Amino acid sequence: MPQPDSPAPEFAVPVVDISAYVGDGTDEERAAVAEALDTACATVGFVQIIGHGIPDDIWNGLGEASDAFFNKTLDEKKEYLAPGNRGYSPPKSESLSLSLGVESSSRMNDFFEAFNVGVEARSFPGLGLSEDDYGLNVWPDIDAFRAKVEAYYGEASRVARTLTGVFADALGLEHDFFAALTDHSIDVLRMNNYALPEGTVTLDGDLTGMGEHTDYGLVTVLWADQVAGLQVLGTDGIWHDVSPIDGALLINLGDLTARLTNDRWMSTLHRVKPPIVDGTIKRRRSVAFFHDGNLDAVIETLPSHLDADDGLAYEPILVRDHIKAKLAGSRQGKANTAAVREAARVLAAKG
Ligand SMILES: O=C(O)CCC(=O)C(=O)O
Ligand SMILES: [Fe+2]
Repeated sequence: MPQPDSPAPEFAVPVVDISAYVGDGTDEERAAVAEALDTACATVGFVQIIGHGIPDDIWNGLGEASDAFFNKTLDEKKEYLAPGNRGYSPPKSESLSLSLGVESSSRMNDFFEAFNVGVEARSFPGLGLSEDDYGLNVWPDIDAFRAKVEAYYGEASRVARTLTGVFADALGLEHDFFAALTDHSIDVLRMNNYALPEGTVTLDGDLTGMGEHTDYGLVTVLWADQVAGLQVLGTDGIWHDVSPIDGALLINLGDLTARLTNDRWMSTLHRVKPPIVDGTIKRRRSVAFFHDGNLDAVIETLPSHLDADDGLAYEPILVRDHIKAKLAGSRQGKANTAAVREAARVLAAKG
């Protein structure tokens, strides 16, 4: 008799409560958090974080700031174009899949628009940092926008640093292992808006909110609407829809953490493909806080994670060189030929 197909294992993004680290948890409680995070990082690479301690008014204020900016006209938003990874990035100015060296079939750029703020060189007098790398922020002339975004930025930065402390514990490192790699981390907060102006766009099957990519740095803290669109590539080679539970932040690991752990922890591929209903999409917002490390830090595989024969899967790399190769792909249309492992995963994915 034919056996019924065994059901595919359910794909789920694990939920981890980090309140033991945010507050004063016991050693035992913290060890349980580190263990849960280790499992999630090794099996999915995306985690839903609750117990992060971000106050509701700051959480909601971010959404209000995003709405106030993106509701402006395109011409008004274009007043905030700025060099480097700062200010307004209009729709179709980036193609994320080229950061992996994969060309999208339509060669159409991603339709998300974004507003970026980040760490400025002038915040670190004496380090000789360049404004090419740590650019100056621009702030829209919107009541309380800056205060709301800065308040959330501070919280996201705190959560990212709490998480690297948990990572260090989970990886058997000194608790402050990441401090030396991140004291002038090139952190960026990117507010994303996925919307199509009515009637002005010809929809085709390849329209992409944000092309498939892995994030570049150590860890990304993602505030996201529950509106459909985000998809994560599972180890089953299938793109899965992901939406956070109420109040949860999504976090995902970037390439540098995968390199540290020789890929035991996953820098998971993801993309944004909002469903097209009645010829348009439901507007969706997300805000990614990228914690990428100091530009002059060297990331090398941890001794505890070398292959049995001490073979290096990855050569040590300067954060600067890694980010440069990735940005050349997404911003200048130059395929990143170094991302061999990630590109192979994209091409093998179904759908
Ligand atoms: O919009 C999302 O949910 C994902 C955004 C993202 O992947 C990114 O900004 O890198
Ligand atoms: Fe991303």
